[in-house]
Amino acid sequence: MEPVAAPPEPASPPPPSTVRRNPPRRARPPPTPLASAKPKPSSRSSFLQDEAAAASIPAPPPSSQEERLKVFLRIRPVPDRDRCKAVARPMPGKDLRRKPKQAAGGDLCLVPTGPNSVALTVPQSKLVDPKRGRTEVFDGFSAVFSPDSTQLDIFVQVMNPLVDDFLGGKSGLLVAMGPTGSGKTHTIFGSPRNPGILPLALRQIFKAQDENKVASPPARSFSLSMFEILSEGKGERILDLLSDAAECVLQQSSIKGLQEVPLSNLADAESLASRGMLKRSTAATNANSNSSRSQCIITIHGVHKSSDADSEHLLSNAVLTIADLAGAERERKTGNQGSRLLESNFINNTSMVFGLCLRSLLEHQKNQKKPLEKHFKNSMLTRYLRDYLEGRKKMTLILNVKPANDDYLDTSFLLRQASPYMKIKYTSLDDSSDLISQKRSNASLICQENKKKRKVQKPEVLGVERKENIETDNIAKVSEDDAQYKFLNSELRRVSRSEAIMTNFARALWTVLKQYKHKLLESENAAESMKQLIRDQYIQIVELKKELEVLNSCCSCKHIPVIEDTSIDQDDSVSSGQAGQSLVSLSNKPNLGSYDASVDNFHLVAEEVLKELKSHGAENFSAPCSLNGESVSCDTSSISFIDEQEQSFRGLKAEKSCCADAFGPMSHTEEGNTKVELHAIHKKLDASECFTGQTSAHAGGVTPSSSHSDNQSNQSLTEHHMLPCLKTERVSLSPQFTSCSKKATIEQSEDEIEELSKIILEDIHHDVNIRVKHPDYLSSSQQVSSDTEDVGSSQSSLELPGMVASQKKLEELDLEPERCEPGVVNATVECAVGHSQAPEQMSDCEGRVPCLLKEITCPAKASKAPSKVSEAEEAADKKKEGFTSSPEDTKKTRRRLQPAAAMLLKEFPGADFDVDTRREERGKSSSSVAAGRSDALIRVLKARPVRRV
Ligand SMILES: Nc1ncnc2c1ncn2[C@@H]1O[C@H](COP(=O)(O)OP(=O)(O)OP(=O)(O)O)[C@@H](O)[C@H]1O
Repeated sequence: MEPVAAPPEPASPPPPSTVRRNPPRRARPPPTPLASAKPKPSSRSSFLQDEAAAASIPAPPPSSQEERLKVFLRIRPVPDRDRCKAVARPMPGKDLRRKPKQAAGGDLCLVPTGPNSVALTVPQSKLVDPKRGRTEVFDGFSAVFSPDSTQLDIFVQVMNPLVDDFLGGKSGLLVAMGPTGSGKTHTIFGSPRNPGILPLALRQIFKAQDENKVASPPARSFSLSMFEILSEGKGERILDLLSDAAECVLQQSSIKGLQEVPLSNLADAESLASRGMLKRSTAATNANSNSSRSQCIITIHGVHKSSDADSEHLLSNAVLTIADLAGAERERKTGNQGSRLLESNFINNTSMVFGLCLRSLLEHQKNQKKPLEKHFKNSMLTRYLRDYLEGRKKMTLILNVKPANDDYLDTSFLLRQASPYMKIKYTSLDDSSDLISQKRSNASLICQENKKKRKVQKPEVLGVERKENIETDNIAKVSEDDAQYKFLNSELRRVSRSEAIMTNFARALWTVLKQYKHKLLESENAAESMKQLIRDQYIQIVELKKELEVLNSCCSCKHIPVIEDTSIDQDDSVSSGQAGQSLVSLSNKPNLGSYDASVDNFHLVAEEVLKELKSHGAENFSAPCSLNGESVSCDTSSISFIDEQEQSFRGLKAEKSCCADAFGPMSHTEEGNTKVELHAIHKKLDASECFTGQTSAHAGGVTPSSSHSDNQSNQSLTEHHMLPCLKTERVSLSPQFTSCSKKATIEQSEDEIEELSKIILEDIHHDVNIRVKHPDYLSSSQQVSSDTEDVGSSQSSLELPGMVASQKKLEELDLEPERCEPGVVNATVECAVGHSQAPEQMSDCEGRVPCLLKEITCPAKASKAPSKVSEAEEAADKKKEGFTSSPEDTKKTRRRLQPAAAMLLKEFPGADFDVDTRREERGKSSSSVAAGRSDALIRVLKARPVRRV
């Protein structure tokens, strides 16, 4: 096709040079005439031939195999008044005689350049850049109808193919598009003088039907329906134009309530169409005095009355649809206000949605990956025409445009919008699309019926007639709401499921945390209890360490008893306590494992003794003594008495150790007594196993003192028994014993211990007897002791065993050895005898030296003892003078000792008598009290069970 150029008019000036923004489009081949494309009944062909000949239009070109969307362009002729206006406005410098033509041609922005193309020229008034091209050619239309085209020309080329398809059983759609006042309604309906496409189609249909009647019985019938879709600002409505029913309901692609008027003849059909057109909503605007305010749709249903059921079925679904769309309006041009403006919005929106649907179809056909957008949902028109807009049915477009410059924008917009639609192809036309559409429509009807039951109705407000329309609108809304409701429901279920999962997870986690917390608390409690246990154990360990340190200190103290024990005059309690502790420590030495038991038993004994002592008053126990940590009362008066005696002896014989020698046997005797008493105590304690062995060992320690050495016996006694008072007295009187006692052995058998104990007791009894029989025993003893004064105190002490032998000799010779403490021995024995107790029970007299000293202070025996001693001494001296032929030194000794012994004997009773009478009373009371305490102690020892470790 050649480029479109300005109409060659020699008289007119050359057209302005235009720059073509778009390349020239090749015109499509001329359309195949409808008659040649599809063989139709002869009646139809004759009708077209007649009409074509009458209209002098060429026959439509045959359709190609690749069918495309047909787009026709009809250019409306410029109205005469506009032409007059153009003539009335003379252009400066222009020839007025040419003005009409020039005005007509110059005021036109759109001119056909060919059968299928048009040239759109930008008006001078709207040209921004004069240098740029202002003419735009649109090619590819199915046909371009010039303003001079008639209605028949339009029908032949546009509508006749659709009618042929319809009569052949295929549905078709013709849509007239264009701005307001472009001649759409004129093209569709026409006028009585100049009928449009619809009347011509009816004529064609009825003409064919008439021809069929002649040839054969009528095999098909037709029905006509008309409705409009309009909007009054509250939504779209469907109005049936062929009946009095106000509104219809759009159900998918079908309209419920739409009356289909059967077409019996052409006259009735044309009359019906005319009435329907008259009922269409129209209004006057500045652009069109009779402007359509709604989308008008005319449907012609053809029913094939054939005996063949299949054929009837197919024909029954063939629909020929003609849509007269309301033209797009510009507010500035139409000047619409109020309801008109709302109608304009509705019209423009519907036109836009329609165009979007076709655009989407085109894009989808260009690129299958792009989804076919469902813009059809946005308006009733597009919903109704869904099958056409999705390419399943054939559709034809006829664009009505106004060529005037004032309509340039509307024309330009329409051409730019609709020209691409020519590329839409119909490659997959489905003949069964009607069946599918029908099924979908039926399903939709059922669905809508169900939804109606749930819809809220307002019969009080709305009338019965309007209620159905409202329900129809609500059905569409409900369907959309249902989809949204389903989506929200699914989302809600998903969220609820997620929430339930998270809740369960949180609960499980919480439970686990609680369990861990509980375990942690238990662990903390266990750790705390373990700490407490460790703390207690640590305390016990510390206590044990302290006791061990005490024991160690006591063990170390036993080697220095001289220093400590000599302090008896200063602090008797300390020395006694230390001695007691030493006793405990030494008693535990052989077997440290039995330490606790022995200590406990000893403590028990000490406690009982303490109680007994306290219960009998403290007057006799003025000085407290410490015994293994326990305070025990000791008769310090007796100790002080001994001290006084010792001092008096030392004062009289300070230069000699006779005092020590004299007191050594005395202390030995006292220790012997004490041993007996302690032995009795330990026998009482023998109830305890652990203490028995030790006690026996202690007793064993005494035995060698008699059998081997007095020093050893003293050491054994003092170190193993460690009776405080006895020890202190031994130390104070003869400290040499301690130095010699280190060599003593402590391991003795029990048998030996018993034997030695018996020997000791026999010695005591024997001494007593000798004492009674030989009053001069003391002097002889002093003499024996004085024989060894030169050797030293230690040697004199070592000679003590010899004293026993000398005593025995004296017994054989009916003589008594000299003893320093006849009164003590005598008193002690008498104390034991006086109480009618065994020697073991003599310990009941406190078993301590004070007790012995108390016995010494016994007035009756004390007064008797000195006289007996002096007499025995004198008798012994006499016998010795006459009997012994001892050397001179012996005499010297005797001479030296005799005054001392005499003085001692003199001093002893004197001292004894000098003692305050209270001491005598104390001695009596203490002996009686001691007897009582002894009984109590025995009872306690018997009653109390022995604790074992
Ligand atoms: N081809 C034509 N020949 C003669 N007159 C025409 C032609 N087309 C339109 N007209 C006239 O133009 C006027 C407007 O036409 P019409 O109403 O058909 O426009 P329209 O596109 O339908 O407008 P609207 O969209 O507003 O309904 C009418 O009076 C009509 O007679």
